Amino acid sequence: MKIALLGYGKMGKIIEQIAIERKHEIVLKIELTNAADLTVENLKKADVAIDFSTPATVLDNIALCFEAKVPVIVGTTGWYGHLQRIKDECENNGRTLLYGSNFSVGVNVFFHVNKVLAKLMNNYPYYDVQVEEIHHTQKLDAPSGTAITIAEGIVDGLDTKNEWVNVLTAEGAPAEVVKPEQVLIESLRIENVPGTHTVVYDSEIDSIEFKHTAHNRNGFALGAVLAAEWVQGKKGFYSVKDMFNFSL
Ligand SMILES: NC(=O)C1=CN([C@@H]2O[C@H](COP(=O)(O)OP(=O)(O)OC[C@H]3O[C@@H](n4cnc5c(N)ncnc54)[C@H](OP(=O)(O)O)[C@@H]3O)[C@@H](O)[C@H]2O)C=CC1
Ligand SMILES: O=C(O)C1=N[C@H](C(=O)O)C[C@H](O)C1
Repeated sequence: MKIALLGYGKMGKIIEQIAIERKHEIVLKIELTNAADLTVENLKKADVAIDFSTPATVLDNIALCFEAKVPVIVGTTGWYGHLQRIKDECENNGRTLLYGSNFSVGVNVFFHVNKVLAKLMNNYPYYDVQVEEIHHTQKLDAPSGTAITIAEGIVDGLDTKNEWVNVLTAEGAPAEVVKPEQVLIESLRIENVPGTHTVVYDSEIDSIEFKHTAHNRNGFALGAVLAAEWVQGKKGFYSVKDMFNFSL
């Protein structure tokens, strides 16, 4: 496959390595300094685009991919308020987009089990739940896209919760007071952390902690390349969940 990389930062560079190992060819690499090369004409040279750029640039990049009629895999987070519009555009105009807040297998297993756990915990209302996420200090968005997906899974499954709220906090800060119907997402920024997510169910008696720790970015990058392979020949709007089959 010929791949256009939209965003050539921490993720873009690892995706390039994995794509080459899997015998793909990188035909376009876009970062801030050569953003003028991101044209419909150049995009048409690719079979697929993979966007790991910034919350500020991702929507323009998606629009260009749609104009070039190139399927696009979107790993960039921090734009999910626009999801419905992008989904409609995709479906109304026959475009192809697959997005995911997290492309790693481990986190997608975590998403699935998190939903099952939330449903189970309806039987034990004396536990309250909270989500914690830790990322490196260069991260532009808070909460992480992954934490949003986790919190949405809890809101879907747990009858007592109907929305999430976010607090970007310093290590050791006092716990925030939230409304009983809200899921608190606590965001911490610590140097060099690739991504750690924990769901905590807490009661007076005990705590249950469910945690995913990324040791590096390789799982995210491999998942994005697998998504680019998976989407070939498909049309429409997909999430990374469509790529995995977790039925037992
Ligand atoms: N879904 C998932 O599994 C994962 C998602 N992410 C998300 O991916 C995104 C990128 O993460 P990361 O690689 O760590 O971030 P980086 O800051 O390392 O990289 C972002 C890149 O985007 C480039 N850029 C700036 N403007 C444009 C533009 N107009 N078009 C294309 N690229 C542009 C930057 O260029 P320059 O360096 O010149 O400024 C940089 O190369 C984030 O939103 C992050 O949350 C991250 C990991 C996993
Ligand atoms: O910015 C990052 O680094 C990451 N972003 C994604 C997110 O916002 O969830 C995925 C991963 O946790 C790393």
